[in-house]
Amino acid sequence: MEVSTAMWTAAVVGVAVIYWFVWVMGAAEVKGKRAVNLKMGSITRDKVQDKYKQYWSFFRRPKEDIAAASDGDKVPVFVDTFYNLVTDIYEWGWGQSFHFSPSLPGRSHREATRLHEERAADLIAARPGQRVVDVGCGVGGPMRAIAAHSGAHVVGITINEYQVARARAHNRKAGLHDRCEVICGNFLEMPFADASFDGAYSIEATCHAPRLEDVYREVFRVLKPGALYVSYEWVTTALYREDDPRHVETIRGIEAGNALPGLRAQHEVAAVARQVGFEVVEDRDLALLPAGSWWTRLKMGRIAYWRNHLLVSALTALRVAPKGVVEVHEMLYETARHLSDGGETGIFTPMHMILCRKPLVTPN
Ligand SMILES: C=C(CC[C@@H](C)[C@H]1CC[C@H]2C3=CC[C@H]4[C@H](C)[C@@H](O)CC[C@]4(C)[C@H]3CC[C@]12C)C(C)C
Ligand SMILES: C[S@@+](CC[C@H](N)C(=O)[O-])C[C@H]1O[C@@H](n2cnc3c(N)ncnc32)[C@H](O)[C@@H]1O
Repeated sequence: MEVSTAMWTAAVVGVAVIYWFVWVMGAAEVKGKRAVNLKMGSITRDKVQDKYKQYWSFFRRPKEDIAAASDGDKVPVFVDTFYNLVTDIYEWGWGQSFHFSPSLPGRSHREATRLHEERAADLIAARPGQRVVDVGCGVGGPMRAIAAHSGAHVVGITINEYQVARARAHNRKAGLHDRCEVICGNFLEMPFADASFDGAYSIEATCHAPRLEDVYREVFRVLKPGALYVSYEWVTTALYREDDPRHVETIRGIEAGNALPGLRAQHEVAAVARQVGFEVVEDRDLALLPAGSWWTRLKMGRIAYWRNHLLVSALTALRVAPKGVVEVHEMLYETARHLSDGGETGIFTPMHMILCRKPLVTPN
């Protein structure tokens, strides 16, 4: 073969490989978000690295420091920063539903995710004509699945403005914008009238609240008497030992990489629900056997993580992605390791389910 032919062949193969790497493999779970489109929410390009550093120095501290009265109030601000930094990476690498679900033999991740969401709708008996609130709605994956499955009107609330824009765009694209509304706000002080919803759910979101009672009290307030609320909670299980340094390292790693002001223990959840006035209808860990493990999806992705790491590094070097994305991606890689350790050892679950009812008559 002539030298020029060999060079042309190499060039064509090179371009094809890059195309496959960036455009085909670069769009992970769901069409629509590709590595070349990674933005960092509403943070301007030049501020990404600084914002990441501020985030990290806030959340890498022990939970006692974060929970201290003054810093507890700052949590929603840093949670907002966190979602500016991670929302596009989550969509690119995980999809439009920012939560885990038990794996189901013979079913795809996408189906398992949808069934876990529909289960929440069924638990609160959501139906057409009802108005349901999604507390901490992300970019609305669960909201769309629940509106489509139940026929209910869903109003989502998220602290992050960028997620509001993404969720609204997805709702429109899915043709569900007449039944899915999204509002930017703090779920610790919801901009909704008392007794204005027929049902409520939160999927892996209330773990961001410095005090669980504050968000449960708000949900209680906005629900009509007799209405149901279901929440999938991130908690440590009875297997967690505070005197085991490996357990502590895993839980601290989960907290720091997921903007959590401190994980609660499983047994605390029902007590908090009762404290704010709910009747607890059901309280159990959906991750327990015979459920398929939720963390296998994280572990199976090792090669994909490497590919993604190379991709974000290359895009940063080419200045397509802003400086700081590589650090954010590394933080997520680390947190994925801690999350799968937490799942495998059984010391952590992201799906402790609590189903509550607001009593028909609230005692004074
Ligand atoms: C409920 C929360 C988020 C849960 C999950 C949706 C996310 C937790 C960890 C995330 C990820 C970790 C590794 C990333 C990987 C390095 C990257 O290449 C592609 C995206 C990841 C897989 C990313 C996806 C979302 C998570 C699984 C918390 C915040 C309360
Ligand atoms: C892990 S995401 C889960 C999103 C969604 N439930 C899902 O499963 O796709 C957590 C969500 O909670 C929201 N959140 C966290 N703290 C909040 C607060 N104080 N007020 C409103 N939303 C908040 C985040 O903005 C994010 O949308």
